[in-house]
This record gives sequence, C-alpha cells and structure tokens, in this order.
Amino acid sequence: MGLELFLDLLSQPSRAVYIFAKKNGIPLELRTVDLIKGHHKSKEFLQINNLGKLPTLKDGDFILTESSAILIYLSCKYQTPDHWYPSDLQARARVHEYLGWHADCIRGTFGVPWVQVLGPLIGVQVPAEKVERNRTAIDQALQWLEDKFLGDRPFLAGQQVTLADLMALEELMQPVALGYELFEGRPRLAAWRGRVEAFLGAELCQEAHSIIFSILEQAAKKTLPTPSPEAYLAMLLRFARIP
Ligand SMILES: N[C@@H](CCC(=O)N[C@@H](CS)C(=O)NCC(=O)O)C(=O)O
Repeated sequence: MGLELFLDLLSQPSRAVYIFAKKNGIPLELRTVDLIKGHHKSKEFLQINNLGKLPTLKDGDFILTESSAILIYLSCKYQTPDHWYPSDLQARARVHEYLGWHADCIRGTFGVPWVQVLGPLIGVQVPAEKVERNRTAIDQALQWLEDKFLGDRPFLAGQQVTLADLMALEELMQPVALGYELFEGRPRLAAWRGRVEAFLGAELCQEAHSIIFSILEQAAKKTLPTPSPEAYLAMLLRFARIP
C-alpha cells in the first residue's frame, strides 16, 4: 500500500498537505475523516492517531502528525523543487521561523469563526464579546504577518513560494470563506494571496476550497450535518483559548 493521508478538506492544515501533494504529483491515498460527524474521535481513527487530529500521514508503519512535519517529510522524501523547503540553511531557517510563529499566532485564531457557523446547529451562540476579541486578534495577527514576514518581499519567507505560504494561505482562507474581508485595506497581503494562488493554479485552489465556500450556503439551508458533541467540544476548547 502507498502513502495514506487522513484528512478533511474543511481543515486548514489538511488542505495545505493536500494542495502540496497535488501540486507536486505526490501519490497519496486519500482517506477522508469527517470532522463534523466526529469521525476523528472514532475508535478506528484513534488507533491510527491517538491525538484524534487531522491531517495524519501513514507511510507503512510510520505514522506522522502535524502538517508542517508532514510537509517537510514529503518535500524531502519526494525531493520536490527546492523553493518549497530550501536547502540553503538561512532560507530554510526562514521557513521554520514562520512555521513556529504560525503555530503560535495564526493557528487557533483564524479557525475560530467556524464555531459561529456550527454553534447554532446545536443551539449554542458564541458571545458577541468573544467574537469581537477574536476579530481583534485576527487583525493583530494580519498586521504582524504583513509587517514582519511579508515586508517588501513577494512571499512570506523570501523570493519564492515556500511551505510557509501554503500554511498561511490555508489558514487565512477559512474566515474568508465565511465572508470575512481579511484582505480589504491590505493591498500587500492581497497581492501576496494573488501570487500564491497564481502559482498554485486556479483549478487546484478551486478544488481545495470549494468545500469551505459551500459551508455558509449549507448552514443557511440547514443541510449541514449536526456536529458531533466531540467535534463541537474540540472547537469550543480552541475558542476558549482566545483571551
Ligand atoms: N497543529 C496541527 C493541528 C491539527 C488540528 O488541530 N487539526 C484539526 C482540524 S483543522 C483537528 O483535527 N481537530 C480535531 C480536534 O481537535 O478534535 C497541524 O498543523 O496538523
């Protein structure tokens, strides 16, 4: 059996790995694990990854979690073009610098608006002041992203697309799909998004993002499955981390 990727395209880090594999022609057997239905907490999946998180990669007996680790593993195993994960020491360090910051400041902040969409399906409203605080945290993170990482460069870690751009794009697309105008009034960041998407290609972006763009529509039509208590609890815990 070839490499298996357990994912759900609703998940930002899952999409980063999916896009990377597709763009680089890496043959992965895709195993969808439905987050809304709580399948990531099923006995079967917990035997593969006892953290119950997506994405998860299985290469024979070797199981790897954490999207950034998976992306690095795949870039090295398949020797993808050097720009993704540069062999130059300092260029590579820039990618890691971003990934570390991303885990601290981007991840956990940009996915929170989803609680607002899924909450009402099980009769829970997110308090307005929490939504407001999250909005402030998003604005602050975008400012740092623009000032510290993008600066006057075309991409977040230098002159070419790297794993950093992919991870960032996928996290930012999550609130964008819910109608947050993240790029409005941020021309440098909007131009960066345009460059990354142009590099990836419209078709691949559309394929990876169509599921998140259909969520609002489904929520309005009430055709989304009711989230499982486990899935919802995990989201609430993430939301609770926002001060
Ligand atoms: N840092 C991890 C985050 C993984 C993660 O939190 N994935 C979410 C989906 S976006 C998940 O599986 N959540 C389920 C849960 O927390 O119960 C990565 O980058 O892979």
